[in-house]
Amino acid sequence: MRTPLRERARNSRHGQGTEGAPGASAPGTARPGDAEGTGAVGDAGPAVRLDGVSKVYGQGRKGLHALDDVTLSVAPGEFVCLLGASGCGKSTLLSLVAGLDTPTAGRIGTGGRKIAMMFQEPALFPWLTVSANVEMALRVQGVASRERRERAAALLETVHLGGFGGKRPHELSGGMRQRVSLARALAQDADVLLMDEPFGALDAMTRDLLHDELERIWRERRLSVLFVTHNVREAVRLGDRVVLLSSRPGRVVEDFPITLERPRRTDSAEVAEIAGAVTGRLREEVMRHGR
Ligand SMILES: Nc1ncnc2c1ncn2[C@@H]1O[C@H](COP(=O)(O)OP(=O)(O)OP(=O)(O)O)[C@@H](O)[C@H]1O
Repeated sequence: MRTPLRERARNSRHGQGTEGAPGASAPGTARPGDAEGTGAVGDAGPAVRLDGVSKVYGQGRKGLHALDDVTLSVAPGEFVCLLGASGCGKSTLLSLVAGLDTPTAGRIGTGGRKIAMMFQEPALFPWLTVSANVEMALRVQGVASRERRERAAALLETVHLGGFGGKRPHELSGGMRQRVSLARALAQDADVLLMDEPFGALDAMTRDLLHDELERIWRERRLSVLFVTHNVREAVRLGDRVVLLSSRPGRVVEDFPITLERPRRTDSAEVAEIAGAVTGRLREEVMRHGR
């Protein structure tokens, strides 16, 4: 299964996601991992790099090995999807890259790039308006109030929520709330977007629309994206690459380049064919570990 997929990927026309570098990196955003990572702010290296990263929760015999010797990189402007069985360490990997936790071994570097994270739950403040939720991300950066309002309005336009700034989160649909969450992530002016099953709770139609939105924004802003999902078709629909992790402890077992022309359709025969091959490999991996 693997060789034909790779062959096919080489022969098909290139997507445009790997072209170009992201915008200027913001200064003053160095994270602990950067000290040992890719070097100067905004350097030409990978946007995200993990070298031999392992993570053990707890200590001694009771220690739980979540990740084992993971080496992975995301190029500037690249969209990488991460797939793997439940509990294989995908969220752990994102939280390490975000600097929310530290690896037990190995190195993580982002070249000082600014990072934003998005989760399955939009986690909006219910008592604040949509606009104020987005402005919150600007407030913590010290942006003055008038500029905050203007930038929040522009970001809401970007995610096609112009005119909804005065609503409260409970007045919005799930898809709209995730758009607000995306606007809030974009307000952080990040170069790297880490996304942990952001559309996992949405219906297929809404997810489809948000795929289109995300793809447009990713291209316009030249973001580097590391996107965790359980949905193989979603991964193939969005990714320049689909990286498959083994069952716990998570290791990289396969890295599928996806070079189908964009925009892609989740329900297209091409996406289905590649998703079938990826699913086969994922199934092998899950069966090998009996879960
Ligand atoms: N803070 C923590 N302390 C102890 N164990 C943890 C912690 N966070 C995660 N784990 C464990 O590490 C393993 C990997 O968890 P993680 O959430 O990273 O997996 P995942 O691949 O994202 O799972 P899923 O696909 O189900 O969301 C799991 O066994 C989990 O129980």
